[in-house]
Amino acid sequence: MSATPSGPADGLVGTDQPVVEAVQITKRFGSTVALADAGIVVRRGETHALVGRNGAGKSTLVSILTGLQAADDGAVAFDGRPAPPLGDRDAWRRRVACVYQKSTIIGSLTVAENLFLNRHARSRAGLIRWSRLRHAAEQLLAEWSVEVDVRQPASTLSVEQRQFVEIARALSFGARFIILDEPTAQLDGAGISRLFTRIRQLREQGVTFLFISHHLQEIYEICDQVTVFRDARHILTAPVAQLNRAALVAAMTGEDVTMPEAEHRPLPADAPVLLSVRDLVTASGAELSVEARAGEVVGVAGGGGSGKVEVAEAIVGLARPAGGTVVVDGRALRPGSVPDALDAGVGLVPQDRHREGLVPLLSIAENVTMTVPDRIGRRGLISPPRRDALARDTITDLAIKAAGPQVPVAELSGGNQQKVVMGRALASDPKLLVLITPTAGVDVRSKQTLLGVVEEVRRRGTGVLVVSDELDDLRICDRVLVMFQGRVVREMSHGWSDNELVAAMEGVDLHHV
Ligand SMILES: Nc1ncnc2c1ncn2[C@@H]1O[C@H](COP(=O)(O)OP(=O)(O)OP(=O)(O)O)[C@@H](O)[C@H]1O
Repeated sequence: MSATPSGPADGLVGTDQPVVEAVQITKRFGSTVALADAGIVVRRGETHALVGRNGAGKSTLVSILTGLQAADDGAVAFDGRPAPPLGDRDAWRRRVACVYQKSTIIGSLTVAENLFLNRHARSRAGLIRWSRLRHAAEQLLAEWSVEVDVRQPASTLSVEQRQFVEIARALSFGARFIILDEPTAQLDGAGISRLFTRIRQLREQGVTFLFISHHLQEIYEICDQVTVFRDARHILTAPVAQLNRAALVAAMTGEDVTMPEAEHRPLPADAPVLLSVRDLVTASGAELSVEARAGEVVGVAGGGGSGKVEVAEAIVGLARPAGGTVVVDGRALRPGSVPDALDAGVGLVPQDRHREGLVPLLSIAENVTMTVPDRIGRRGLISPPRRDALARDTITDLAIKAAGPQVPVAELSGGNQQKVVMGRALASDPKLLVLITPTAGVDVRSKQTLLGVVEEVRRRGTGVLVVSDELDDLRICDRVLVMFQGRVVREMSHGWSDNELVAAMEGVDLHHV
């Protein structure tokens, strides 16, 4: 194949047919029905949202729309023509691409190599023509206004740049239909606006998007149509403008959902201090001092680059701090040691469940009980019935959608995996719970469950530290420390307004403007 970007698929542009039409799709995994007679129609030029609770079947639909899996039943057509055979990857790539949350870019290769992987221009002797490759990559990125040096290793790209490079790569195969799977999950506010500007530009240039997100306000901002899936079924498709937020949530959940909020609840004067962080300095120079008492929920908020995640990771031992002390219930923690933090009574929900959270091939039961061997057996011998009983409680308490405790975590939807991480954090009855972006990728109803659990453990006297930029997460806090560029710039007590908090996270002081 040549290294020059090819045009749209097989002369398909210009028809009135939907870009994609999936009809009566059914997909089963063993006894789980992931899609039941579900479908979607996406028209040319629209930005179409696909929403639904965790486990509703969105990712399964994406895998069928991109030819990664075959449906058990039903049909997919692109521009009115039946989808290509599964094995013809090139034909699929000319029609559709998905940009996933997890990168499909190879970090050790340059951007140019990633763009034209296996499509290198070669000399007659079969040698790769590096200068041509680079030139083609530069041309491609220039065509779509992506400003990235194609010679840099892909590992040095920011999340935002990586997404743009993946979009350009999809376009270079000829696809004009792109699925974005939770594209804003790892972006800060400014990154999200740049992504939306890019989506609008590409739309003008004839690109159609299917946009998957749990952030409903984004759907109102960037999408024209919305399709809702619930329990493996298609519930509705409607213009976004005709569906208000309450109706959308009701379609997703089948009920009305209100998020928990902290009431004003003064702590008893004798509530012991469970967390005391003094003059903590991270490797990158972010600083924090904070205390949390028994029954208190303290938030640490901040946008991208605020240092909130770094300080949280230094507190729990995921990163080694450059200075300062962390004391949990009177015991000084060994810097940089997660086992020591767990041993001192910390329950942890880390930011990246793929990297630090779960072992995907192990069962829910094994993952939930991983850090509490003493609760499920004696002298190193694990009692499987006890382990399963504990896991069953977790499945019930957190409303995890799974057939039972033996299901491997890899088979759960993203939001349900996050609940397993929370289950594991709670399994040890922690004195202090540290939650880092705990509801990322979690649907509204599951968010309500997860945040509701925090309220319960707080009542039992656990101290909680919530590190997040999500207003829903922060609303359950008694007070919120706001970080900006590595420093705490504000402390907001109960009753803060969304505007005030967002402004503080952006580094704007509303009182002084
Ligand atoms: N490989 C698999 N094996 C077994 N079950 C699976 C597999 N993939 C998905 N499922 C099940 O199919 C159902 C639909 O899952 P899917 O991942 O499509 O949901 P989703 O809407 O994308 O959820 P989320 O928002 O959490 O990512 C879930 O019950 C899930 O557990």
